[in-house]
Amino acid sequence: MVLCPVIGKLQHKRVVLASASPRRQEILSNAGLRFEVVPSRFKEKLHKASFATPYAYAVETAKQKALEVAGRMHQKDLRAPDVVIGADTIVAVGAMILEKPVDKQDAYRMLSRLNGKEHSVFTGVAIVHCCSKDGRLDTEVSEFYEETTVKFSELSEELLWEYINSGEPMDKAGGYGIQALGGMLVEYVHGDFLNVVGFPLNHFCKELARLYYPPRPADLRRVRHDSIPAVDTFENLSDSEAGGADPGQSAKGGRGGEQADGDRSQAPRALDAALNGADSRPRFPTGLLELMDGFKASKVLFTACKLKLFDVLKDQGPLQAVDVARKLSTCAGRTEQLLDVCAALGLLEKTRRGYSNTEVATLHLVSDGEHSLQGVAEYNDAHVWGVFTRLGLAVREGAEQTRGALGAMEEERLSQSRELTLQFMRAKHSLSKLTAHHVATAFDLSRFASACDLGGCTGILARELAQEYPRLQVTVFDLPEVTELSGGFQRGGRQTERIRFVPGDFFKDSLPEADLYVLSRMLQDWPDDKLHKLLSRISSSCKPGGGLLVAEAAAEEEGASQSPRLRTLSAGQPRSPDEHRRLLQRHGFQDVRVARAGDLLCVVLGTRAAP
Ligand SMILES: Cc1cn([C@H]2C[C@H](O)[C@@H](COP(=O)(O)OP(=O)(O)OP(=O)(O)O)O2)c(=O)[nH]c1=O
Repeated sequence: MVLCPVIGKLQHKRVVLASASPRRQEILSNAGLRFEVVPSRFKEKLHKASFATPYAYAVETAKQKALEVAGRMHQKDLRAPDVVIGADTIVAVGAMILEKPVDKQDAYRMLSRLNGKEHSVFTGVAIVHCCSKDGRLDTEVSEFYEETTVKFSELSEELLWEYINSGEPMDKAGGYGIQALGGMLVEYVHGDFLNVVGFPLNHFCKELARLYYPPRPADLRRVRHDSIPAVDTFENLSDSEAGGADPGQSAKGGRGGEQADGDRSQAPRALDAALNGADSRPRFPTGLLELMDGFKASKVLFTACKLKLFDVLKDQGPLQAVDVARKLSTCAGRTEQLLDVCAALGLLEKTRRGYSNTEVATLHLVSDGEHSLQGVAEYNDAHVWGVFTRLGLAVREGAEQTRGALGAMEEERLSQSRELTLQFMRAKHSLSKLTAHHVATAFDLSRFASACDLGGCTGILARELAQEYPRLQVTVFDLPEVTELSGGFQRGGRQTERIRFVPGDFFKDSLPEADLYVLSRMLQDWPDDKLHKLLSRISSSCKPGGGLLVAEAAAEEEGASQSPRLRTLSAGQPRSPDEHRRLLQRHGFQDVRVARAGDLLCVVLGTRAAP
């Protein structure tokens, strides 16, 4: 998203909005900013006459609001937030400043002044960067303002009073709310609409860009445009432009709106590049760096799952970090860090009331949830992590071990402990739950009386098939150590009567008889020799007219939204529909049809031709 790099700069910081204004909260959270709300207790009583301009008053009030919150939070927690944002909106008619009306008469006086005329709405904004040094609060303030011109129509007394009696004017500067009923009073607006509503989002983003991506000296020499970057150029800005600059440093001395305007002559690289044509420097490799750091995010997720963090928050959240630490018997400081990273990864929500699960965590990371993926996290942490740490060795020493995680998992589990087999089964069980219905319903399979799910593990797909096709008898064929443990995953229910588990190895033992053979997420994990061996065994067991149903990861060119990370779990590249068709045809299946199943899978059905 275009704004992400700028708003994202605040993602790993503790950001506080020092405002009770619901409009400001909405504007900022709609922009994707994560923040806590701590309304300021600063009384808006600065001496207006001592300010040269109305906007200087708004900027100073915004600054005092933010500093009050930073100071109070620092005193209370002995730790200030990283960034505090304060804002103040005023209406100005000439030199006269109108704030929120104190009563209806006051609202009437204000609205009468605005009636039929143009006025200015100023919002002053202060971004305060905080840090604690030797127990003392250190702040660096960056401030700016935005002006919007609004013109009211000629309004009758009756209409004014009707509006005042609606109650809307009371908590709004100038006594009106342009975003609601007050919009009917307005003839035109010049400038940023959101500025009138209480927060100049566009200018805020530009200010963040200025703070976090200051122009490099080389850029300053190439300056040729009197502007700061438009919002849509943020996409091209990157950390490389930050040049290691500390946002605080660039904010030092508290740049005022006018001072910030002065900086506008320093066009940053993105704009400069756009103006001057091609830039010889390479784009900043954000994706690559994310890839390099990806393992950290995975490990955070695994650790949170292992600690049962999401379970605790599900039952007792929202909770403050100290309470989470107490419940998990963990170190409070480190727990808070873990919670903050989880919040930054979108797994948790952080508010004043504490941390709570986001929707995705509630759905997939709570251990007893219907769609829980805890099993996958657990298995990846306990096993796949280890497999991948040996990847270098595997690549150097043998092709077999480089078949990708699932292949390696499959292989290793054969020789591993019962606990590992259980972990593997839990992982496969939860993944199959997500896809089983799609696989079972991708084609009408009602012509088959019996089916055999090869490597069917806990029988999730078998269950779905039995549920979907009331006549179908289903066999789950899997290794003895798997079928032995599969009982623990059964939920009972009528369709289980039509499901049986048969132990065996599909590479060695004869396959159970069936009209339809099913291979779900199997083929991609095997090297070619084993894949063809398996398909040829199925082909020999399948009667003419019988079927083979294959479900595999979908290939990207079919428009799959599958993430590269998921694909790397498999050995090979996903096959295209044509490749699937050829593969099944090669093993004696005809009328091969291909369908998409959900976001992840492609399902293929072939009919065994007469030999
Ligand atoms: C002109 C105008 C103002 N307003 C609002 C924005 C602000 O919330 C309010 C101006 O008062 P402010 O003092 O800027 O803000 P506030 O009191 O709501 O919150 P806090 O002091 O805690 O930050 O008026 C509208 O919602 N619509 C409008 O059209």
